[in-house]
Amino acid sequence: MNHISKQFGNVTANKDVTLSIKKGEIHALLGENGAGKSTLMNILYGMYRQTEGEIYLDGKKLNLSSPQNAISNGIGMVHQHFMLIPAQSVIENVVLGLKDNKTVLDLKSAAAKLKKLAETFHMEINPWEKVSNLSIGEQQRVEILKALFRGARLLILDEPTAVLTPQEAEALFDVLRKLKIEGCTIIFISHKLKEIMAVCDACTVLRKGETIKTIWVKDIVDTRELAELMVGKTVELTIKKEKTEVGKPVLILQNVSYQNKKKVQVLKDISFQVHEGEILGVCGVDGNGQSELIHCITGIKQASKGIIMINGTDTTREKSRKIMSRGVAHIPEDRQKYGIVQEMSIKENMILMSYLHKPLSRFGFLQSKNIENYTKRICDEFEIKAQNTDEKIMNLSGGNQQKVVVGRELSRNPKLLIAVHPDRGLDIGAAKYIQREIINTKKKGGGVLLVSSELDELMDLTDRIMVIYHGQIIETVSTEKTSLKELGELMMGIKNNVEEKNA
Ligand SMILES: Nc1ncnc2c1ncn2[C@@H]1O[C@H](COP(=O)(O)OP(=O)(O)OP(=O)(O)O)[C@@H](O)[C@H]1O
Repeated sequence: MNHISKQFGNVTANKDVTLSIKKGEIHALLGENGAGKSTLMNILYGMYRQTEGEIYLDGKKLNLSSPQNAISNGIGMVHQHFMLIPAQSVIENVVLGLKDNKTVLDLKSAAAKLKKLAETFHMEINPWEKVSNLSIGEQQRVEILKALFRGARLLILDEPTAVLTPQEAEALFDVLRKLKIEGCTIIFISHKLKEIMAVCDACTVLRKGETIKTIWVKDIVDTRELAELMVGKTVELTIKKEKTEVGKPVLILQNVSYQNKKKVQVLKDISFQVHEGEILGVCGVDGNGQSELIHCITGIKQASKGIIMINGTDTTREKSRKIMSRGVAHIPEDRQKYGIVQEMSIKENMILMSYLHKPLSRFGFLQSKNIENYTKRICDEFEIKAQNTDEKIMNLSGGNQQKVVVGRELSRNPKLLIAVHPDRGLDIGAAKYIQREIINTKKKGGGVLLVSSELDELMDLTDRIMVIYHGQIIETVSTEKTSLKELGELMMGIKNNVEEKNA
């Protein structure tokens, strides 16, 4: 990509960017939130047209007018925000728009082909499952398979591991290495510096829309060097965990079970407490009931059995808004679905939970000046990069959208914070900032329930860690006394012989 520039109105997303990638290379794109990585890749995928510059693939100049055009040139892309149709099955989504679709679709043989492809890359997927029934991790897998199914030779992955468990991420890296051996080229956007070091050959760093440097990964000394290249200054990567006084319980679950629409018992007899001044972690392989557990606590779903108490009140049958008004903040797993309203402005999104309260509203009238000041303060504090507070949230980069959700929720000084993958999609500087803010919530006397697939993060932040496996809490360990190895074994159901007990 030669001298690429892209303007969105007054915003310069890319400025004279040059990116050169060799065939068979796994090449990382790194940069702070809003640095212009997704825009550059959307240009390469034909979704946006560059304002200036040229693109060459195998020496041939490309004039990309649409994603179809890019796909026919062997370019595939997996986006941060999935592009799947929820009401359709996996296989319907995969074949959608393919040129060789006959009048009558031969879904059966396409499904068999997909299954084989999935097995080759160790990805478990049921081609006939409806996409709306899939977890985020599974939807991500469908997206990757969809691109591979279309014969992508140059595969662009926009933060592919943000939604994967560490085990799934490892499996994905094996896939990428296999693809590389077969001559595929991969562009890999990631904020996870360790991953870049583990899987990529080279790394191009973008800052404020411009190329800063391309380096060979083997020449990088450590992750700190990468972080500093990205931000342009020293980044504080250490987190200080502080001991706090543990108070009364803010969240109590007693024998909570949940049965889904298909009558599957997804949560079984769950009991635990989160106290003031404590961070309780939840770890487990994705799809073991974490989402349903959080949905039951936050009122998105209703528990089939058991009692949920928040700050001494029985909230088992309460609706989300009521629960949130009880001093509960929620950073959801799926911000697109439960965190933001895409069509609304930053300002409107920022006050979604508090527009009825003083000083944002008085005598039933919104106080626009106060709302503006409130939003600006949070944007400054969380370094949300936007033109102004009236900008539609859908125009922000993924990481900046996440910062809006996190900033909004943490600014409500919650008594109970429920945080699910809070730093997903955030650059390392922002992630560390938010981790410190979560510790601050506990220091101020709040209780935190933290769901994360990053074991390092759980070890850094929590006081205790609860392991969920097949919808049950199989063990709760003190963070001080556990190890990554023990957690890994518990997550897989190896320790405690959970499999045998269940049998
Ligand atoms: N459709 C759009 N309209 C207006 N501005 C946009 C649009 N898409 C992106 N931008 C702006 O362009 C800049 C670069 O955004 P981009 O999504 O490329 O960043 P990024 O490096 O991928 O960030 P992240 O790590 O948070 O995903 C941001 O300031 C963003 O607000």
